[in-house]
Amino acid sequence: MIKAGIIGATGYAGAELVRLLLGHKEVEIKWYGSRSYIDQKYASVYQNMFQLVDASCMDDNLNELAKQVDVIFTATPQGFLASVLTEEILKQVKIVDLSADYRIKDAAVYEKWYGIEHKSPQFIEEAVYGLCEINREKVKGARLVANPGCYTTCSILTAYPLVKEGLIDPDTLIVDAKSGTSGAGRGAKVSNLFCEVNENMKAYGVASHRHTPEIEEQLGYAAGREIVINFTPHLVPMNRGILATEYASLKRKADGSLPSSEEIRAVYDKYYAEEKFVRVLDAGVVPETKWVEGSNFVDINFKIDERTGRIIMMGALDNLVKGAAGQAVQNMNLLFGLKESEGLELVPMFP
Ligand SMILES: NC(=O)C1=CN([C@@H]2O[C@H](COP(=O)(O)OP(=O)(O)OC[C@H]3O[C@@H](n4cnc5c(N)ncnc54)[C@H](OP(=O)(O)O)[C@@H]3O)[C@@H](O)[C@H]2O)C=CC1
Ligand SMILES: CC(=O)N[C@@H](CCC(=O)OP(=O)(O)O)C(=O)O
Repeated sequence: MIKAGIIGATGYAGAELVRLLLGHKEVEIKWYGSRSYIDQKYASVYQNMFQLVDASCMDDNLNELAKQVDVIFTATPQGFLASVLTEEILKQVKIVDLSADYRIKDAAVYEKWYGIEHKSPQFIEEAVYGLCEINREKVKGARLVANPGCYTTCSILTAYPLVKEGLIDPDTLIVDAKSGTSGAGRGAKVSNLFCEVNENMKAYGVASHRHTPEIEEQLGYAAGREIVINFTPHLVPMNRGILATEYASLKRKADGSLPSSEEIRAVYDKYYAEEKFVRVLDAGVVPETKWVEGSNFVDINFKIDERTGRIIMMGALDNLVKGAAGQAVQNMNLLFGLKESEGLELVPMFP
């Protein structure tokens, strides 16, 4: 059995990790890390774990935890892992970090967009960006996996094949994304109160959201050059779910015509037909957050707008599963040579 520890087990992403790992037949959870609930029964923090988890919450001492487990998941705020990570820890244990500390390769870019100093930039280079469908082979040999987040996983996977194959002009890309409120975490904030969120919708982080450089970096690798995009997130009154609607100009062929829907579909199939967790939907069917809820699927589709010469790409996922804990388990499976879908064969729930 693989022994796992979770730092930040009392947050939303950590709690989803607990749910998924309890259903994983190769893993036992040894450490439920927390800050505010140390020594309290985990099941008293999350009553859905009543009679399923007997353990009490532990602290967030990574040095001690590294001696006891094979893998550590850090589901903690930005800056936490970077402030405690050492070579000694990485020699003992593999780490899957759900925060953004090691996602961006340029520490100066991280510091600018996150507004915090990066406390251990020496590990950035070796960290592997854990978008399994794209970096699968690199993840297998890693010590430190930077698990991509919800908006970025959805935004990148939705546009990736068309950027990679040069079918769209990536500098024209506009990502308009919506998130359920669990994306903001469990911490008390006025902006997340019921009366603020319910029956409401709003954009936030306009032209300044910290996921912008991450999407630009990853799609830039696919394009083979630096790109600049627009990314606008919105908060919507749902518990879970990300929907990304992405617009870009299609590149015209030598004769001035646009690629056909069949040609675009063939490109998506080239990248995703064999991918268990990416479902390219049938023509005319739009992705909906409801159809992926509780699962590790990303649903994707597209429509060409002949009038404007643009393509509209759409992606939907569950922010806590493929956008966080599910992807983290997928990465762990790769790290330990397990079946990639172990513990993740979750049927979406409905209604
Ligand atoms: N929510 C989501 O949909 C997604 C979240 N993520 C990322 O996962 C991470 C966790 O997010 P989320 O679960 O939403 O956040 P929450 O606010 O719900 O949980 C944060 C967790 O970290 C602990 N914690 C808080 N402050 C500290 C600290 N200074 N040092 C150590 N531990 C601390 C909390 O402990 P306690 O409960 O004891 O206060 C809690 O367990 C973030 O980096 C986020 O960006 C990534 C993808 C999606
Ligand atoms: C609704 C909401 O507030 N969402 C969060 C994204 C949470 C998340 O997934 O953060 P990472 O991808 O960086 O880990 C936000 O916009 O900051």
